[in-house]
Amino acid sequence: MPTPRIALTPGEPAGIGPDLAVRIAQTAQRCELVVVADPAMLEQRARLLGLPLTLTPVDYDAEARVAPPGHLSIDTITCAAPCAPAVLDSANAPYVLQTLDRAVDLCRSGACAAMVTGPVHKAVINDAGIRFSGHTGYLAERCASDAPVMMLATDDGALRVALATVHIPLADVPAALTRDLLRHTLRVTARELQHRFGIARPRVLVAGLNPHAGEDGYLGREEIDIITPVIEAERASGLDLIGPLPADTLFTPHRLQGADAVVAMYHDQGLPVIKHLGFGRTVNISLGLPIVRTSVDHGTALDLAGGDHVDTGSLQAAITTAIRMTGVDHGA
Ligand SMILES: NC(=O)C1=CN([C@@H]2O[C@H](COP(=O)(O)OP(=O)(O)OC[C@H]3O[C@@H](n4cnc5c(N)ncnc54)[C@H](O)[C@@H]3O)[C@@H](O)[C@H]2O)C=CC1
Ligand SMILES: NCC(=O)COP(=O)(O)O
Repeated sequence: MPTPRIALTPGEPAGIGPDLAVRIAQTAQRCELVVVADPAMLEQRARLLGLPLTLTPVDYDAEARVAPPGHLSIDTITCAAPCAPAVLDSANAPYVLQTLDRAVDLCRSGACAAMVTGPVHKAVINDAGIRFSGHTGYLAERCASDAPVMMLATDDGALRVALATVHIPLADVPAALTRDLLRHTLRVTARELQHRFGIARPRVLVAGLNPHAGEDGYLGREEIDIITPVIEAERASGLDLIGPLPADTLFTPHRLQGADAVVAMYHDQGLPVIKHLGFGRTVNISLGLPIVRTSVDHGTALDLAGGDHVDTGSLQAAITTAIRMTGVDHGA
């Protein structure tokens, strides 16, 4: 396989994204990493960390090449305001989104094979007056794709969790959980596990929404009215689905045996489990986009920015997964 060129967006400049970029540059990669960011901001963070960093403008006309340690290719987008670790400034929100726009364009034009994103701070982007609930929805809009599916996966594939609903208030989940949404989530998850992960017939466990999967309707009706009918219909069309399963026992090793993924009904039903198992080596993957996008499993960790305790494990896993996905993609 030729060396892939991968766009890396460090995300919120006050967070640990710049630290991650500087630190990952110190280790050998199997791709050319093109950091889409402000070079002065990255150099400032490298100085603070006492790490070497040489940024070379990317040459998209040349073959992709692996950079030596301490080096990264750069595609320059400039911050609007000066930045310091842990000091959020909504003036830089447009900069953060511009880096994402650029990375999407690079992937769509074929200049990069995939994009890997560092963490953004959702609130500071909203503070700037820009409605933003996360990369997944934003990137889908940029790619004109509807209803992407967020899936987190440990780097060894031991657990994969896709979400039916994502960044909405918990109180809004039941109304958002429609038959159409669940059908779409199951189909996209199964299809992408086939095309992007090479799993011929993925087995997917589907969680219920209510305690004990509704206890025959005595603890909630979503299982009877929404989840079971969709599972039965999709099973009849060939998907390998098991559920609705009570979420409290779905994640036991016995249940997970032979399963390729879990579809959870909401963010905090699925993500605490996978983060408990593999925080720091888990990858966030956007399914249903025309481009490959992976991301870290953590947020901006303002408390650690510019310090010595930033773990690059999840970023490394996101890069490795992106490379693997670009090799496995048979045209999803
Ligand atoms: N991919 C993304 O863009 C994500 C963005 N976020 C955003 O990040 C912001 C902060 O979110 P929080 O809930 O506080 O989660 P967080 O992941 O930033 O922090 C949670 C805890 O994990 C630690 N931590 C996080 N990353 C670490 C790393 N690489 N190495 C060592 N320790 C690490 C932090 O110090 C903190 O104790 C929010 O605005 C949230 O929306 C959260 C998750 C993903
Ligand atoms: N909880 C996952 C998260 O916040 C990252 O979401 P996204 O930015 O990848 O959409």
